[in-house]
Amino acid sequence: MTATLTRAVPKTVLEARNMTRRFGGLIAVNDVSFDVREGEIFGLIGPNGAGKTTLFNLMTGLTPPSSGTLTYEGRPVLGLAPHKVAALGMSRTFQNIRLFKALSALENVKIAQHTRTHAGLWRGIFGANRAEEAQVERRAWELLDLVGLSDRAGEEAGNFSYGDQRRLEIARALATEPRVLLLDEPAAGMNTSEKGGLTAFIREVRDRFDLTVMVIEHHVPLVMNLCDRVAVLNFGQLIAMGDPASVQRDPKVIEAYLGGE
Ligand SMILES: Nc1ncnc2c1ncn2[C@@H]1O[C@H](COP(=O)(O)OP(=O)(O)OP(=O)(O)O)[C@@H](O)[C@H]1O
Repeated sequence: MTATLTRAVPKTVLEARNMTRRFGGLIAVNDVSFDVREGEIFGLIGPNGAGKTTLFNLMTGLTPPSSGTLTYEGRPVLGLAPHKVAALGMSRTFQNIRLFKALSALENVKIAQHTRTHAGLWRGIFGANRAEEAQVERRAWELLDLVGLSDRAGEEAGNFSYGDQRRLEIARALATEPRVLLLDEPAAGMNTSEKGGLTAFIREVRDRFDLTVMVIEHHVPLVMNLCDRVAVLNFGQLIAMGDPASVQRDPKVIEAYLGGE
């Protein structure tokens, strides 16, 4: 008798294989391979200069790869222009916040909605028709509401605290209707109470928008609480990958961090 127990195996959405990026003699990302499963929160940690941001830059079209492949739901990603990566369904935030600081929070989110395609970007700059504009405005309010900033929609983004700027960045990233969200150090610059609320906030965003999330983060307690799996980079190489507790115990990881002190 064969008893079959079927358990839903989450689908792989991102498949990175042998991703490499050289800058002259320096190998910033060295032969990195990993899979990210649908719906998971996948952490990327490692000492300063380990190659984390370069990996995100490769994944989102900001830096061309030296070699390797990345597929998103089977479609090749590496080498595409950033707006094409966004149009595929992958959106990101930046370590150094990239908001239009002199524009209001609402305007920041409205502009982001137009960046899904080049044509959309031109419409964003030169104006869409009234019905489209009303739709864009409605959606921008919804997103601001979701990140808890709708009561400050008219304020200049540059006046916001770090925490609120990072929330606004996430609203902007969500404006392109991604399926994969890449967050580069979302807790950087946040105060303790802002950091405290971030885990629940990222989970809520993941659940509400049915997202897969990749997150680079230095704040170890946050990573350990938030992530389903964690990958560790050191000098461009992937030295460990697994659930947070086993990664934290891994001697190679301990040594990489202690060696970086
Ligand atoms: N455009 C570039 N030209 C030359 N070297 C670069 C470039 N971008 C990154 N690097 C180098 O690649 C290595 C990896 O940098 P990267 O910013 O990806 O690391 P990181 O893990 O994100 O670091 P941090 O945690 O400090 O942000 C570093 O040695 C960095 O100096």
